[in-house]
Amino acid sequence: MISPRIPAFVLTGFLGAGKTTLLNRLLKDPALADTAVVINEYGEAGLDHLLVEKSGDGVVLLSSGCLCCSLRGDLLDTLADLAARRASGDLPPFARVVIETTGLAYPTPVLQTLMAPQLAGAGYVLAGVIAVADALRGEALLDQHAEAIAQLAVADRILVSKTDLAGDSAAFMARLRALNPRAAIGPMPDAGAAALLEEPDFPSAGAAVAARPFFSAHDAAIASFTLETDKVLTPGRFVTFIDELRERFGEGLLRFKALVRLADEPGRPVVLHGVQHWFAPPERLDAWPGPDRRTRIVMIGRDLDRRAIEDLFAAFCDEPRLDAPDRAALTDNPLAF
Ligand SMILES: Nc1nc2c(ncn2[C@@H]2O[C@H](COP(=O)(O)OP(=O)(O)OP(=O)(O)O)[C@@H](O)[C@H]2O)c(=O)[nH]1
Repeated sequence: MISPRIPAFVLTGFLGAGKTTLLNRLLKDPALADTAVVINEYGEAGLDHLLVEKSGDGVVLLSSGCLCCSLRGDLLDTLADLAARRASGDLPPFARVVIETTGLAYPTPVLQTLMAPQLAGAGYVLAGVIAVADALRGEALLDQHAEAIAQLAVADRILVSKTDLAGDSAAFMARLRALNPRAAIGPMPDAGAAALLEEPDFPSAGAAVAARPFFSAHDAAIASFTLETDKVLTPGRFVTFIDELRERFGEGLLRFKALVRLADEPGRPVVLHGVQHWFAPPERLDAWPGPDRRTRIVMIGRDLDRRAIEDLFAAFCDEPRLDAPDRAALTDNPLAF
């Protein structure tokens, strides 16, 4: 039977960083032969799909626009169509999909599109964001292009390209690490690329977030942190927390990813993805992915008030801080927000 679940990976990175190069290496790996690809290219005549050395069904080009601006509906329709053709047997039962964005795309709208109920209903789940970082253009690129920073900040994996051309990349690597302490950062793979399209582990509770020794004024507004608790929340309480979170902090929320232990079925955690005010329908796993059964919530945002979000979460977990209002005070007082 065909799995109803279709893990979707977003491949991002600035213009010329090496996305297509990586995609070709991925698709050459026999373990990834059953991968569908959606390529978005900016410009009238798309070329990238010609450069992807895999042809036939399952490679779709969206050209003449950018996914993050004009083509969101096209991406939605394309993915829905791929899933329908997979289900009907018109396409081979691909095991995953990779969406290569244009180099200029902000990643948030692409992630939001993936979270649309129609795509969740078709089986898609956001499995990971992979960003290629260009060591040759290095820090100058990050200083000049906010899109490049946003792409790297939301990634689960960062692959550093052109280190062979760049010389000493230590400062660039440190900048990447400071910009996104959660991501697995490594070189572009030559072979054995299949592991890149395995779904990344959720960070275990208490995982140390690296100190931020270097960051420029440009990056400083983007920060990532993790909330965690061993309290078990009721579904209703958790939903109210999410509602408060998106109401108050949605604007700056570049990415939200949670593995949650809920009271109704504590043995089956819920995975929830969000971007700004949009949240995907939650996915219930059959079991915990590892021994750590604490609720963990990763947030990446621009100008997020970390302290206020921690207070809000603590209030919903009934762990009010001494200097913060408790949940009753937050929800009973209509003037609180
Ligand atoms: N020397 C070297 N060249 C690389 C590396 N990665 C990519 N390139 C080259 O950089 C150029 C751009 O790579 P692409 O893979 O087309 O980059 P892209 O991110 O898909 O580019 P856009 O589609 O324009 O956004 C190509 O000529 C690649 O061969 C690397 O690690 N080392």
